[in-house]
Amino acid sequence: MAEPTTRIVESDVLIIGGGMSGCGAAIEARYWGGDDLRIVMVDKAATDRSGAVGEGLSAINMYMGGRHGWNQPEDYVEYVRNDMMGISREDLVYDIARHVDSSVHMFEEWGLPFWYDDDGLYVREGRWQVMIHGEAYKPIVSEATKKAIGPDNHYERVFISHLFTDAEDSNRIAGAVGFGVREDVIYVFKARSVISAAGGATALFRPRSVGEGMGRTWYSIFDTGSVYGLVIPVGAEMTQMEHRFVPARFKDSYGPVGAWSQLFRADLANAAGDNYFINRLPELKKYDPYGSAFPTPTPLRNHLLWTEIQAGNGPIQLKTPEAIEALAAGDEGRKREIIAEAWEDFLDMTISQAILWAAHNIAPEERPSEVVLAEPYIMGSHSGESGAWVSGPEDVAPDGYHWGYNKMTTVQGLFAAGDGVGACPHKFSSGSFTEGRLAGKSAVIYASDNPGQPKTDDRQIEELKQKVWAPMVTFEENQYASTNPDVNPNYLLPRQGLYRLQKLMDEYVAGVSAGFTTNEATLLRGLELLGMFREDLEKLGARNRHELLRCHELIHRAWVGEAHLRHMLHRKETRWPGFYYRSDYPEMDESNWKVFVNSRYDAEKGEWDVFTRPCPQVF
Ligand SMILES: Cc1cc2nc3c(=O)[nH]c(=O)nc-3n(C[C@H](O)[C@H](O)[C@H](O)COP(=O)(O)OP(=O)(O)OC[C@H]3O[C@@H](n4cnc5c(N)ncnc54)[C@H](O)[C@@H]3O)c2cc1C
Repeated sequence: MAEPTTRIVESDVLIIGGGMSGCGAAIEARYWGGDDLRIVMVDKAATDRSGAVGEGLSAINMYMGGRHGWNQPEDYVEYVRNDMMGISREDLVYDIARHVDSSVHMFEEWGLPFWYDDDGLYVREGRWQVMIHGEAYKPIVSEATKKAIGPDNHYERVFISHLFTDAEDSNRIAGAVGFGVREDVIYVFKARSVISAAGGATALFRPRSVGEGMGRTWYSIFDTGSVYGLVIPVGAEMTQMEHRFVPARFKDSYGPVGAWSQLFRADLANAAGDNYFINRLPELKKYDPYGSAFPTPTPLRNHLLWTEIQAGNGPIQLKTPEAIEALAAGDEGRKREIIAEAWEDFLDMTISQAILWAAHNIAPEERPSEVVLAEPYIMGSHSGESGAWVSGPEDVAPDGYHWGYNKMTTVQGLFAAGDGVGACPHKFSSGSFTEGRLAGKSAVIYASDNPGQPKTDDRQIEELKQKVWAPMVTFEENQYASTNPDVNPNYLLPRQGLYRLQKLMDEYVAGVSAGFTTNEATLLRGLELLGMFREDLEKLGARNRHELLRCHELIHRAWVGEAHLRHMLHRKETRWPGFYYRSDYPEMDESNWKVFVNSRYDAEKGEWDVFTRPCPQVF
């Protein structure tokens, strides 16, 4: 085993994650910080193709169209409030909505190709979405970011595993530790302010795609829970970690259904060809005011789909041939265009869907496609709202929800953006980039207001460095205790650990095989098993740096899993049927539980505190 060398990097603002929010943060921080501050951005992969936009997208999902009078930011707040069934930080949502259009116009300036109609306006997929030819969306955003911060401040293929705090103030951030995934180097990044922008959590639950389909997933494979696994251990308050997103997607390839349902207006039907959604709509009355609202909130749409499958009326299929016929209205040229657009939707965004269509002999104009509920994902930028509890903007934050710097967590100098910010969902790519910009500006202000470098504790950093490399050492020391390195009494390989965590989350924490259902006794048993699992994580072994990366991703996922479970245990209601059901509290309880569930981990005591905070309506 090679001994790693240590590289120390001094910075003023450190951005962890070079995805949409990280790029937004870097560009804005550089703009406001100028040459006076050193802005450093670190990604565990290659920024050009990393993160949830790495494989491209076919639409920008958050755009107000303010210059055309299409929507106002307040309209967006109302939309998000309804989709989250009452619970969102309206100040945070509004803050992004009032700035997001400028980000979208920046993408256009940088060369992102949009779809235009005959009047030269963006083609709208739905009320908030505009269509793009987005295969190269991420390289375009990445190029602008790299230009802004310069090559010396851009670290790729460096995985950040831990944050560290000021030697004299454990509630002030001081930097981060990580390692090179392609070189034997441990990095120590010292910083006055840090922005956590490392994406949501994929593959926490046993996926539907197992065996030959292993690795196929809806949300980004780059997003392995770091955005939570980094900030929880240093004591950042978290919010809505019980929330999750269960996407209804094309079966087995996770192809998104947005363009099909909104642009092409395709309907879902059960095995008999009936529109179960319309037939079952009256069942949603009991979730009023959300059940009768338009559009129907995402979890309630899922709930109807799930109920229909449970009733034995599946498979549920998206009627693509009928949608194409209706749109083409007998015009063969238009029909060919629509078919090309349908393929492009996936070739721009989820190539595996196009491959699956080809492999299954599906021409969307001839055969419908099956839709199912995928496994849960923990995230804060799409239709999920898990993340850190951050300060709101001074002018609109409710009393007590602004503490000095917009987007700062409860740890001084530690900011969050994108999937990392809780209770502020439906940001998508453009909103995440915008939230990153807002966090970048605030982090610069914080760094300027606090010019002295935080004090670092060499012993703390030494301990972290040992933790980073520990799986390599464990393997090195124990590898000859068995003849087959896959089976060893003294260590656990990361893949084995991942299977164990996914099984636990699936069975005890309302995954697919548990019918998205759990109760207190099941969660408590899950917590017990998770405690044992976390003890065993001390024995992770890595045969090489790639497995070392997988080990630390797994450790971050375990933090996310525990936070998710503890929050679910705390919320005694079923607020989002279709995302998960508490069989012991099967109803939505608007009078007691229209509140945020928050938590804080105390590292010194090794204890969690889970509590609620009020959820005021601001607009
Ligand atoms: C299939 C799919 C379809 C989508 N469809 C749309 C759509 O049509 N329209 C739309 O607007 N949005 C869409 N989105 C959502 C959008 O992509 C996300 O909301 C957005 O990218 C989130 O931004 P983020 O910065 O939080 O995370 P990401 O953009 O995912 O970035 C996270 C970054 O952090 C890095 N990272 C992770 N861990 C570490 C670590 N420990 N150390 C260093 N770096 C780390 C990753 O490599 C990655 O670059 C879609 C997403 C997916 C996956």
